[in-house]
Amino acid sequence: MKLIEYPDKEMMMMRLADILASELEDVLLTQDSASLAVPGGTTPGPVFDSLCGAPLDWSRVSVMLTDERWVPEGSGRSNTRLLRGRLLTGRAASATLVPLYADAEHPEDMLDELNTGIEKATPISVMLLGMGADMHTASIFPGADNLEAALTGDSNLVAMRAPGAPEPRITLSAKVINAAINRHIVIVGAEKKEALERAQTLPATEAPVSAILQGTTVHWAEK
Ligand SMILES: O=C1O[C@H](COP(=O)(O)O)[C@@H](O)[C@H](O)[C@H]1O
Repeated sequence: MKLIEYPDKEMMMMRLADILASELEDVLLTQDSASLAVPGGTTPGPVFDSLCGAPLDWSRVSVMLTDERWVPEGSGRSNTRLLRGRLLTGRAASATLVPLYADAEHPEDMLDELNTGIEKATPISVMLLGMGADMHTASIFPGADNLEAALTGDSNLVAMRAPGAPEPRITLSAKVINAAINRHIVIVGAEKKEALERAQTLPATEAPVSAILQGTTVHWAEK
């Protein structure tokens, strides 16, 4: 793992957007298409605001979430809503969204259908992940019902229910995350930096993020 510390959050978000854009550009120089996976939650919005203006051939880019809360897009908790509003706009509006949500009661009902999109986009060219202070990444939570399957199983997508998550989730597995060609985590604040340090001393069952740290660049700013 490589840690890059930034003097402030604003600078980090802009620099990170440049790094992701340049990695996508490199892939598009040699391949017909590229794929980008991004987190939801409260942290990545400012990265999206910069990245959506990058001068790339976005029509050749597939964009997906690392994980989704099983709520309709009308919900303020929908990561897809964030993605559409702040990343799939401007120049990036011509990118193709690979969905991680479909209208069904349970994520398990749609796993096979949603997996067809993921399969076409893997290995993912560029992946940005978030991390919670509880050391979850994507929606791979400590104490989750399908934690073992997400950490060590062969599926691309796993449905999850966890004590720390108010609704069911769907998440990319550690297998898909670790296969990504370029991998980054973005975190803000002292609490998350301490959690990251702690995660490196714990097994993945207690600190799921530790399963995907090898080869990952972590971008951190205190505030
Ligand atoms: O619920 C989620 O949490 C993590 C971390 O979110 P943050 O609000 O602490 O930045 C996020 O990476 C994940 O995509 C999201 O579904």
